[in-house]
Amino acid sequence: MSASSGFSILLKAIDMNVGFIGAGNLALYMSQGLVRSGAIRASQIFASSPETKKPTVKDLKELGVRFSPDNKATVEKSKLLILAVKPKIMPYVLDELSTMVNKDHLIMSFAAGVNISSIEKKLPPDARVMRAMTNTCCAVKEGATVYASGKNSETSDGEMIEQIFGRVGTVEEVEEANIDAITGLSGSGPAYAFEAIEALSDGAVKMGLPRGLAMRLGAQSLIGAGRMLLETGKHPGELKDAICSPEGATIYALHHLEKGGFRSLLIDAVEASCVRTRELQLQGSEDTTNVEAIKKSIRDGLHLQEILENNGAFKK
Ligand SMILES: NC(=O)C1=CN([C@@H]2O[C@H](COP(=O)(O)OP(=O)(O)OC[C@H]3O[C@@H](n4cnc5c(N)ncnc54)[C@H](O)[C@@H]3O)[C@@H](O)[C@H]2O)C=CC1
Ligand SMILES: O=C(O)[C@@H]1CCC=N1
Repeated sequence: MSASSGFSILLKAIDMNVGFIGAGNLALYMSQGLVRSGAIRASQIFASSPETKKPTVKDLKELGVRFSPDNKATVEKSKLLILAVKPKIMPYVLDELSTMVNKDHLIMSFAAGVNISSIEKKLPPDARVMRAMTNTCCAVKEGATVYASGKNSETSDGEMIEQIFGRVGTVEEVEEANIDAITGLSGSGPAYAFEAIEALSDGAVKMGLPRGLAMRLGAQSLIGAGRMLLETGKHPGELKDAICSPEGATIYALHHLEKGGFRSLLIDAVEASCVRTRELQLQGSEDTTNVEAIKKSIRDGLHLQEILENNGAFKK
């Protein structure tokens, strides 16, 4: 499902209150996308965090989001509860929420690495839980959201999630086992792209372009390449070949990228983010026993859930 059809502006706002537990960057950028796309009115969005002085709180308030330092206020007002706190905070937030949520709430966690079963174990048995990953590009309706369903979530919950997040980018259901790798790819992905644009424009500035022009053209090149890949369905190698004129400029540049290990670096980056995501699950699980051995197992490719369950961890 995609927000890029150009028709989303004509769609009506979704009549449902959405609450963010955690009022940081994710809550802010997602709220901006939801409000600016017309998906949800700002007055229907609630957010809470104990840190009230952060710039993101100020920006959320300016957007019209209803902020409270008390999570209880967000829980009471919202039907969809989005968990947007750091993974290591999750055990404490879930302990707090367990006394407040009921089966009318849909609880959607975006916390990197924190798996569905560890969330469900801390909440009432009938809690409807989903785990998701997205990125900050939701703010400009170009987010990439995926979700996996918990044991009590219903088909209509998935439909509702697709309706909401389809207004701020693409959204699809995936196997939960894929979400750590997706975090390394599209959760972290915009950060790789921002670094690339900055570095490309450094090169252009070195060659004499003004910075603003360099950044605009660098950014548009990435947007255009992504759009072309999606719309043509062609392999990236084929699209790349069409730019490389024989003896021309581009193939000389690509040779430099190959020598510098460009593709290998990107593969390493996605892997590093994925492995780190699995380590973050450790922070979100309250399990502090044998941390170094567990980290080594994660690097060796085992999923933390399996390791901890084999050790009898995650028992409430
Ligand atoms: N920033 C991003 O691009 C993305 C972040 N995520 C996930 O979203 C979560 C939040 O990330 P960010 O927004 O980047 O972090 P952040 O540090 O900007 O925001 C975290 C917020 O949680 C609040 N908080 C701390 N303790 C709390 C408590 N007990 N109750 C309620 N709020 C509490 C903090 O005050 C802060 O407002 C993380 O788990 C991250 O993995 C997922 C996808 C993308
Ligand atoms: O850096 C992080 O941990 C989060 C998850 C994906 C993007 N930001």
